[in-house]
Amino acid sequence: MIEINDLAVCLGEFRLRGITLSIEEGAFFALMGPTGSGKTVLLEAIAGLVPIQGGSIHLKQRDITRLPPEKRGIGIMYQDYALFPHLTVAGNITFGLRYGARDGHKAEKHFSTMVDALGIDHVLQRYPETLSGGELQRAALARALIVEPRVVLLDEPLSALDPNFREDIRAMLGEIHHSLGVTFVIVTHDFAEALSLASRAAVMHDGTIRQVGTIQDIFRKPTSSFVADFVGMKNIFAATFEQNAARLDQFALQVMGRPVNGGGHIAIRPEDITLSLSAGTALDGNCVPGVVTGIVDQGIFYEVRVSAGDQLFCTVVTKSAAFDLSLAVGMSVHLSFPPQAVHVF
Ligand SMILES: Nc1ncnc2c1ncn2[C@@H]1O[C@H](COP(=O)(O)OP(=O)(O)OP(=O)(O)O)[C@@H](O)[C@H]1O
Repeated sequence: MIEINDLAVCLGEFRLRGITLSIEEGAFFALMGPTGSGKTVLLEAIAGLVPIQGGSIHLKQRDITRLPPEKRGIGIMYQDYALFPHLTVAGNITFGLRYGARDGHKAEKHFSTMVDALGIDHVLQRYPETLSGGELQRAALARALIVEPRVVLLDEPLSALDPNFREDIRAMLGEIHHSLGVTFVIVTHDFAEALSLASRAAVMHDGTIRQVGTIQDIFRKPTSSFVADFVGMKNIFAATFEQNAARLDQFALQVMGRPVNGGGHIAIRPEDITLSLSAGTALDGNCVPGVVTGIVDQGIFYEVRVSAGDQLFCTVVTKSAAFDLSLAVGMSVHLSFPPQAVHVF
């Protein structure tokens, strides 16, 4: 229902370009990417808050590319909530109703339903500076929802919250999305947040979209070394491909597929690699000999670096397994992983 076609935005030195994206009605869609990649600028372009140089945005088949923000039927909630300090919470929430004609009785009813649903009845007459992080967040969400938008844009809505509280508010966001059936587009840095809330996502880099797909595909099947790196696939190596094998400098690995774009990289998640002392007997998998070059304490597990040929692999080992193996730097080990664990692009 949101169709973005070849969108271009130019802000100072920054260029958002070639953005083509389709977001289904009622979806919970995540925009991810490193800092400065253009996630907020894209949200602002959808909301009509930045000038658009080229391309188009359609909402439910209506061309909204040049419409002013208040005519788009879109609510936006910022990272810092951007509530007006001189207005009470009630004043902030109803601020958006000044624009556009609305049935007064219907608007009042909607206001009470939303205030009840978000549990902010007790703070309506207070000013933003007196609110807790969670209350501010809910007040900002109420303000985005008061105009009964068809789309709600959320720019890192949970980042300012205390981590202990974040999960509750995250669950609440999921429930609100479910009960309203409105399309939510969320900008997030947090993979756990994206995985628990959204079903589809786009990964942005340097003003462009690098991959769009289901959250699972983005995490399990990145299509470029950039996205693989971004989603935490640490073992990314250049390779050449021959039949069902990827050849690295000194060994060949069995893989399930071939790169669609003729590319030349593989990636393996550290947690998909089993570290052992002997080569084992697995006939249908990969087994690479190497030497431990580093053991880094990561709290509940160790990150273990293993040099194999010219490559440096990274794997994870539980503390009890490391103890059982008497793992130490300089030790000879074997790394095993199935062909399905080798992602090619
Ligand atoms: N009004 C503006 N004028 C000039 N440059 C801008 C403007 N707004 C944003 N930018 C630049 O555009 C780039 C993208 O910014 P944006 O806020 O979209 O990044 P982001 O992906 O949301 O990053 P973060 O995750 O840090 O919030 C940045 O380099 C930023 O400095």
